[in-house]
Amino acid sequence: MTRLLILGSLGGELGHAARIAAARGAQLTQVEGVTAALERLRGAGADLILADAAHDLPWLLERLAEERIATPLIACGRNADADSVLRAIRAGAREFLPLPPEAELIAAMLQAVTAEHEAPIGRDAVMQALLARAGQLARAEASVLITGESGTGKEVLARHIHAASRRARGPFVALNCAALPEALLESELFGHERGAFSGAVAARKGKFEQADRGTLLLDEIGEMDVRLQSKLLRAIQEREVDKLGGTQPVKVDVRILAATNRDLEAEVRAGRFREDLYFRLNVVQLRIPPLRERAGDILPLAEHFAARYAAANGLPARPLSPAATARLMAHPWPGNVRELENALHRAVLLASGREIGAEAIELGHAPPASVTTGVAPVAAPPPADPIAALVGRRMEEVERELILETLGRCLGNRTRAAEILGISIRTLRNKLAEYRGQGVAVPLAPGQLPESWRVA
Ligand SMILES: Nc1ncnc2c1ncn2[C@@H]1O[C@H](COP(=O)(O)OP(=O)(O)OP(=O)(O)O)[C@@H](O)[C@H]1O
Repeated sequence: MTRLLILGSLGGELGHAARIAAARGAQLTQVEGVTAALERLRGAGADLILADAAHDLPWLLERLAEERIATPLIACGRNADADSVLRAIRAGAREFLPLPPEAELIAAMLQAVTAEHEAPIGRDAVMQALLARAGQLARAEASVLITGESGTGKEVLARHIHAASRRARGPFVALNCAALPEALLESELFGHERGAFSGAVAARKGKFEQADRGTLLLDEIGEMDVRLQSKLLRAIQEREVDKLGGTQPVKVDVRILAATNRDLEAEVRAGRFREDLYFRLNVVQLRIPPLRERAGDILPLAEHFAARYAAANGLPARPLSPAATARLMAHPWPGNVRELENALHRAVLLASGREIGAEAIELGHAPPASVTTGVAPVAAPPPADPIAALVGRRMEEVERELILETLGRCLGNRTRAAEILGISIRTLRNKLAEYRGQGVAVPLAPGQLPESWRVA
């Protein structure tokens, strides 16, 4: 269940947005000021913030960055608030939601944040068997270890297990253990009291406490330092956590799911992973096969992503041409579903005819930096060098792709895309006009076409 934090009311219009979100299954909390919002985020946490742009959002966003609270914030307001919206976006708000809200926009937002109502797609027999097994396991309380190469859908499967479990009404909280250095990871997991270390400006709940009565996914568990592994084992066994700088252990009721793309057994043998923790986590193991071992999933996934990115960019839904289909089927997909998703996202933006043709399917790109974890997976092949992959291509073509990709990721927001690209908005507009002239689909600006909304 998505935990939505609403900041402010905007004369009831945010309340309307909240009701739409609640009808879609989100769990709501409303606060009146930025300080209260910060307190809430330090405590129970949230998955998404919808905030009235009239509040001091830059202040809040600055605190969140300082305290590494990664909850995305969406500024809401009437179009007339252009100045405060721009300020908020510059300060780090993800996007601007024009009010009064549209039900589809809210749905798209919630989905982009959590992908929660989306059951994993799996038509191949291997995947069907895996999903059936996951469904069975979901109702038990046992820990599940999900293994598979990078991008195979480990997090998607974990959410699916949570959604089908008795804890479905409780929170689903995910933590990437590879993303933080050890000391920070410890406070992220177990929380800290004010002043526990320099920079601990206020007390904060850890992910364990945030996931109370729900599910905690420990992603990339194989990257966790051995010392922290002991603390984790204790927390799991005793069902309580010791906050940094705290005096009393705190009771927690959490189901643990762990995911890794490493061979954990080999890590145990090499002395890098505690055997007792491995047995605790690995009560049941679900291995997601790489995409190349479940060819029956390639087309259903491709069609799903083509439809999703067309809708998100306000473009017509187009079928894949037979040649495009053949190209997709022939590719080995070293980056798995994530690579396929990126390829289809690009294809939707580049395709110009009535179908998505083979020429729009560009393969062999490294995944965009924002979706990699920065840690080289052991089981997966090394990622392609992004610069080397460009050699042999025309400058003009690479530039076009970069511009369209950036614009797509900014939900069609020209100002923001131009800022990121380091070009003037006039240059960007001229380029887009040029591309349109070449028959290339260009994402529309969100203000003009609200259905082009998407949270990147
Ligand atoms: N079966 C599926 N159905 C729909 N979408 C999927 C499926 N599997 C993966 N995806 C999509 O592919 C992308 C990668 O999935 P996910 O993040 O779950 O992979 P992962 O194995 O956890 O990757 P990593 O090891 O890099 O963390 C996501 O955008 C996800 O929505």
